[in-house]
Amino acid sequence: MRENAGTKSANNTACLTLSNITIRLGGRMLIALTAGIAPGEVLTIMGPSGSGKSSLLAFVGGFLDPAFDAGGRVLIGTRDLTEIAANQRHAGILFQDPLLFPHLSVGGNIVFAIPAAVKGRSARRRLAEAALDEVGLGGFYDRDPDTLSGGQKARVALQRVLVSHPRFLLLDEPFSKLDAALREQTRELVFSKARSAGLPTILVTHDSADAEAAGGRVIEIGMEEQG
Ligand SMILES: Nc1ncnc2c1ncn2[C@@H]1O[C@H](COP(=O)(O)OP(=O)(O)OP(=O)(O)O)[C@@H](O)[C@H]1O
Repeated sequence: MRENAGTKSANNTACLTLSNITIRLGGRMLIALTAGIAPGEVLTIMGPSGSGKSSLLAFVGGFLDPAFDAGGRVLIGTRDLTEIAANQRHAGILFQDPLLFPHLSVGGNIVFAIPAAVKGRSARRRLAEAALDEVGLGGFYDRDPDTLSGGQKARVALQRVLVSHPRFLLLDEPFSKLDAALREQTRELVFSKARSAGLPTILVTHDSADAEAAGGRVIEIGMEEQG
């Protein structure tokens, strides 16, 4: 396996700052949070179903549904992202489902995410092949994503995010569909990549083993605290 082939983000020394974030739904306060997340740090958010964890990630990523009433600021370094469109925030997002494009090959999924500044088909292909190789999927470039196992899909989704050179990661239960052994392996891979790329990361999970493996602070949000 090659090391950091095309997926190591440059200049990721910026903190992600969540300043006085509030998210209300129908007048009810779901989230009230201030936190700073250092490069390579994973902040874990836990809480019961419906407590607003995914809504928090959506606010940070810039895609919160307007049905919510949200306030506060999101900064990466000194850059205020709050009014910036989702596709300009450079967030790397992983969901429960890897959401690979079924009409593209495995390699095509990765090439899709490589910044346009990388010119030339063969250069883009080489980067994608290297990114696959890096996670033990050398030779999978032309495969149909539907033929991959859950763990393999999760690794493709991770590399697709990393080749885009995100400034921070938002992880919404990305391990929850994997069986125990695979879950452990995949989360170690994700956290080690986040650390080595210096990416501030927010993890939403129901699983305390995920939180422990993340090794950072854990914030519990709960419906009982809201009024
Ligand atoms: N687009 C929307 N419009 C209105 N209400 C919504 C919308 N999306 C989510 N909600 C509601 O907002 C609340 C918070 O939802 P959210 O998905 O953020 O919770 P969660 O903590 O991530 O839950 P889970 O752990 O089940 O994923 C829930 O009551 C949900 O029904």
